[in-house]
Amino acid sequence: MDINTLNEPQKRAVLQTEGPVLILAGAGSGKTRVLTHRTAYLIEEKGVNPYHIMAITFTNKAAGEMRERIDDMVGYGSESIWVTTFHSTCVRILRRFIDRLGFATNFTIYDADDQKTLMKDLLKRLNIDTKIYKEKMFLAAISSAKDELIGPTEFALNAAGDYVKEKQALVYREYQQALKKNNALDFDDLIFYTVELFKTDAEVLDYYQERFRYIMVDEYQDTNTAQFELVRLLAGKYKNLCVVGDDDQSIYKFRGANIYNILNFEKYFPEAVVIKLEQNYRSTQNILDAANQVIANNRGRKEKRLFTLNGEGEKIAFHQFETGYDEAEYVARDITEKVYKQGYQYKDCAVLYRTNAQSRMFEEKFVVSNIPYKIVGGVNFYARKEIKDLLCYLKTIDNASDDLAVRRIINVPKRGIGATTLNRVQEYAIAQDMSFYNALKVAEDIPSIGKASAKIRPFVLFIQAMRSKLGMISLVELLEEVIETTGYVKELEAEGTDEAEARIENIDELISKVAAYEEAEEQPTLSGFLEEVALVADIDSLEDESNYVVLMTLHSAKGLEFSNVYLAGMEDGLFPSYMSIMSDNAAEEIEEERRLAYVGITRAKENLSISCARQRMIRGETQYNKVSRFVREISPELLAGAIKKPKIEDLPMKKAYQQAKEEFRKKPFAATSYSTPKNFGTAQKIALTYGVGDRVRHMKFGEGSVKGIVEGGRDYEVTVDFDTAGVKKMFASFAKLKKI
Ligand SMILES: Nc1ncnc2c1ncn2[C@@H]1O[C@H](COP(=O)(O)OP(=O)(O)OP(=O)(O)O)[C@@H](O)[C@H]1O
Ligand SMILES: [Mg+2]
Repeated sequence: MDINTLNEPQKRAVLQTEGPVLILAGAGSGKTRVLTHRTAYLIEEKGVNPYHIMAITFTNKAAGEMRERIDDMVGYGSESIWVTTFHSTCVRILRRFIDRLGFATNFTIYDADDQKTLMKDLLKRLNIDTKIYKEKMFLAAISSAKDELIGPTEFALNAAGDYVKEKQALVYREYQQALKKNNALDFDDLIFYTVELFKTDAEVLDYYQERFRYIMVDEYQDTNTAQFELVRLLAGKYKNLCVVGDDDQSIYKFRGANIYNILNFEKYFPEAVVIKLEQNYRSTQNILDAANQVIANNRGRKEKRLFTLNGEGEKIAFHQFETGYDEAEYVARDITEKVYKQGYQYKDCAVLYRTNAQSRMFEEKFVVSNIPYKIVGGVNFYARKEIKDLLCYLKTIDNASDDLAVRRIINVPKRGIGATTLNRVQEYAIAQDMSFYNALKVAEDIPSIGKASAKIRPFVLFIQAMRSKLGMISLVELLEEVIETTGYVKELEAEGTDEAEARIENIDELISKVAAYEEAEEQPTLSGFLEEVALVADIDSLEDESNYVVLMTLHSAKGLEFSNVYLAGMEDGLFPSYMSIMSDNAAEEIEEERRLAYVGITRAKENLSISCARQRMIRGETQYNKVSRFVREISPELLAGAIKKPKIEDLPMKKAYQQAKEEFRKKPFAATSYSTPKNFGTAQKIALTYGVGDRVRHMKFGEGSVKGIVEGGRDYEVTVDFDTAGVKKMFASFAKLKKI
């Protein structure tokens, strides 16, 4: 490692190996780089055993990149450094010691889908009306409680006297019990239980404190209370803790990230050395200026100065399009030009957007333009039906204590086992306090199911047979045998549709993934593979060696950098979202969105393109949006392309009117059959019978509350927060809202 590749404050941060260190600095200033160099320095210059070092970061992708950089620098012994995410750190610890908390160490990890299924079942069992109390609401409440390290008992104490909270407390308790019965943990549990383990078992804590004498945390601004507590406990003995972060990039408040962790750091560790980095090495001056101008609109932030020696660079391209399709077309063309005329590669380009749904249009245009691309997020590979089915087979073979997994596949492919039979098995399992799978095993003894047990028997025998082969055959062979015996692929082949074909390809991909796992691991096990899969965050679908454009949400882009960045859908209502604009604490929510904009802008090294559309279909509704306030916060000198007011001819109602006139002129004699186009007639402003705050009913969307009314020239624009359909903005004369 050459320390002279670092600037002065970076050097100081690397050399300060002992005691707590807080590095607070803006985007692209080399925070992550400091951490990798520090690791190399500890080993090479300080003679620290790699075994005693741990580096924690936020996404698997970031951990992978960090691992690579460390491997390059350190060489021998680097594999014993723990370079991981919070979640995988906890999985590793819990796999070893969770039996001390009464779980079996081969626990299953539930993803969001599993959680939902479990919650649905639970609410049904508790007779809770999901029309009034949504499962999402319970899951969110439970998740935030866990982030704050509040367990079911404490939650119940705090809830006393509050009807909804008391209900949540009941559900929380039952939910935890159901998880425990299935020997399963959800993602938040991973952190929660590790902290609990450390707090209740001095021996385990001491073991890990001794092991991890040097701890580093990247993206510290996004840690929540539970994660902070985890780090604080781990570093409690040696106090060699170095955290790096940027308060302007804190974008996970909705997941409980706690900005006070930065402020509290100095409180918990009063001896902490604080280091600031001020030189940005990533972006051009124009990009940096734009980022700074935007973030300057947030109040109560720590003012930071960032400079760059990278030169002014290109201006920021700005384009406002008519529709999302036009926008996608432009991005496709521009990328093609960058690749064919300017010598960039596809992987130098990234399209960033606020919501996953925006990816579809880009995908369509990229397919026709022959642009290789990869969508990060959206339908995660592991969330696809066929992959989940096969994984549930593997889970059942590995650990049939997961009822959800067993129930998912008991009839897939169809075995002619009826719903009534399954319900009876379930009832029996509950009555006997056994797992669903164990109940299947003794199906013959369940009096109410009669002959149906004959259909269950082969399934149980099959699982037992596969189990007995564990360790004898490779995992690939195991998976292939599952596919063969169940006839899963055969059934798809028989279907013969394109969709079935795509599913078979995905299954092939799963087999490759199992093979890759077996190759990489010294001691591959089925549990090990399932554990790895459970932790794959969306971002992991990125493979570095391939050359493709990356499409992802702004949240997933944190910590990454690209030569060319396209920020798409920069419209008020989309980004910042209506949810934030309409929220009760809009000021705060919009500040969080603005930090997200800052993250987006600062991903760009050389070229930044910002675009938006005047009209956009969102969940089947056309919305007419203004240019995002975040774009308007950038001074016009930095932008190539002006922000124009839309011309009146371009307005949708005017267009519709003209179209109607046109049609009328063409078919003068068909006038009787002429029907008014949808957007026609807005010139007549109707008198409103409702006001902000009123409850209203819409024919399609049902009931909701009026959140805002804006008087336009021709019509009122009404924003309604529908109980089920979410927030919609609509013209009063079309919406025909009725006050209720
Ligand atoms: N002293 C330096 N000399 C040369 N290049 C540097 C130096 N410091 C950082 N860089 C480069 O600048 C870029 C940004 O660095 P890095 O990703 O570490 O920044 P960061 O502060 O972690 O950014 P973010 O806040 O976005 O996570 C990287 O390409 C890195 O290699
Ligand atoms: Mg970083």
